[in-house]
Amino acid sequence: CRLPPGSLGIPVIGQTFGFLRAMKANRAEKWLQDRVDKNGAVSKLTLFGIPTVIIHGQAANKFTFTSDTLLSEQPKSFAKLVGKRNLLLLNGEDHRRVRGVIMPFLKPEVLKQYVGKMDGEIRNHIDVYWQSKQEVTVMPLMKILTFNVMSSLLFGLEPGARRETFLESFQYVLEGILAIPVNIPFTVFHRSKQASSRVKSMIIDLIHEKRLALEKKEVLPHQDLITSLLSIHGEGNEALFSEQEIVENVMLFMMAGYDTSSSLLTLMIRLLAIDPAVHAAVLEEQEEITKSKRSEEPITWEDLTKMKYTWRVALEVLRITPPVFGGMRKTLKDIEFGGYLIPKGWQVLWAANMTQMDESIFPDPSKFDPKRFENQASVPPYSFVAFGGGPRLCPGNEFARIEILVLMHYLVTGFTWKLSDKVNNFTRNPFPVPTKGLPIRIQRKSLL
Ligand code: HEM
Repeated sequence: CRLPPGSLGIPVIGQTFGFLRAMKANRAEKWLQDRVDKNGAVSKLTLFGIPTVIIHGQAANKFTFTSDTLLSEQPKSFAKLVGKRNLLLLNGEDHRRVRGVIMPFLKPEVLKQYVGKMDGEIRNHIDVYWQSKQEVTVMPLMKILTFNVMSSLLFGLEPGARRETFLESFQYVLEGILAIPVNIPFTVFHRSKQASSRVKSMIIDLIHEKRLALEKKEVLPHQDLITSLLSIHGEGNEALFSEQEIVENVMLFMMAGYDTSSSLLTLMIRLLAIDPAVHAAVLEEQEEITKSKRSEEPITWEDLTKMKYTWRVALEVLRITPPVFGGMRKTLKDIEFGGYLIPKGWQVLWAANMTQMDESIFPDPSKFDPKRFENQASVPPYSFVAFGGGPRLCPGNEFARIEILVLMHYLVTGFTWKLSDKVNNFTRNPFPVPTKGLPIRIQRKSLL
């Protein structure tokens, strides 16, 4: 087998800056497409210091997500800030074991019980940040909301000063993920590393409190994710998760759910402001639900199952603008794909858009059309990959679905909104960030 076509560019640097510039200008899809047009479906380049092969399409996605010769590859700073014992950095049997323990908590049957709590957090958010306002900036609010919802439901971290301190430190940790991982004073990474130590010690405090509460039988074993992980024991009654593993996975879940969910929520609010037909259809569906309820009665799991159209809109937003642009894997040994050799130690880059905007799979791909998801079975496997696929398929997708649907219910039934700014673009950092964070003018419906 021969190496794929394309140039590796200048050693180490290669095409990294061109790619990052394209991301920032929201042209990364075009940047990749230009390479495909020039070099064909499988090609090589250098990204972030390592020779990389870009592949796309259904077969390529299946290969990326399911081959056990490909390992999860993250920026070096991630392991330095979080550690190496979390789901994202584990592979093979270790990955299966940890995922097998965490997943039951995030399954619909369990999440069902938390819809009421989600409803409470979301109503509270709207009361505090939307109710009496004429203008709000969506992106920062969606981050606050997502953080609060995850803190409360997943980690049992209730509102108060501690939660605020946690959020502040957590944001510094995130800044370090894409920074150069050199720990010298006054650098972004240094500040991030210090914040990471604070976050870790706050999580350890939480673990100790929850362990005590469990021993005193003050909480149920499924109260939240931390309590669940503490409650799980092996056959010899030994704890299956060490304290360090719990800390790292709490950090990972927070990181993995934070920018992704808040960016999807922001993009949905933006879409509903600019597409009146979709807005009308979402509103109709949500008003039906309001009609079936007494006022102040919280949203239930049953209500969520009726929000089919609203969820299709979310899927279509995810198809056209996936919050996770793509990701990297690293080869464990020499492997072959599409007739080409990918040597050991090289990276493989998958990019969601390249398949999700393929007209042979999604005809007229730039058209926003939620009908595409009416019959989910008609969407070919590994062609809609906004949540990834295979053994690493996003474990938080159901959680995200509940947050999105409950929030959309209260926003469309309670408010109307318009974009404040004519400029309506976004950049990628790597998550989509709308211009100025998407300021909108809002009006409370009962006051209309
Ligand atoms: C709209 C929201 C979300 C999107 C678009 C999204 C997208 C993704 C994608 C594409 C992957 C796969 C990455 C890869 O294979 O390289 C992934 C993995 C992951 N997601 Fe999500 N995610 C979302 C929300 C969440 C939430 C709310 C949580 C936590 C509750 C979460 C936790 C995770 C974790 C822990 C992984 C790693 C799984 C593993 O390696 O086994 N995500 N997500």
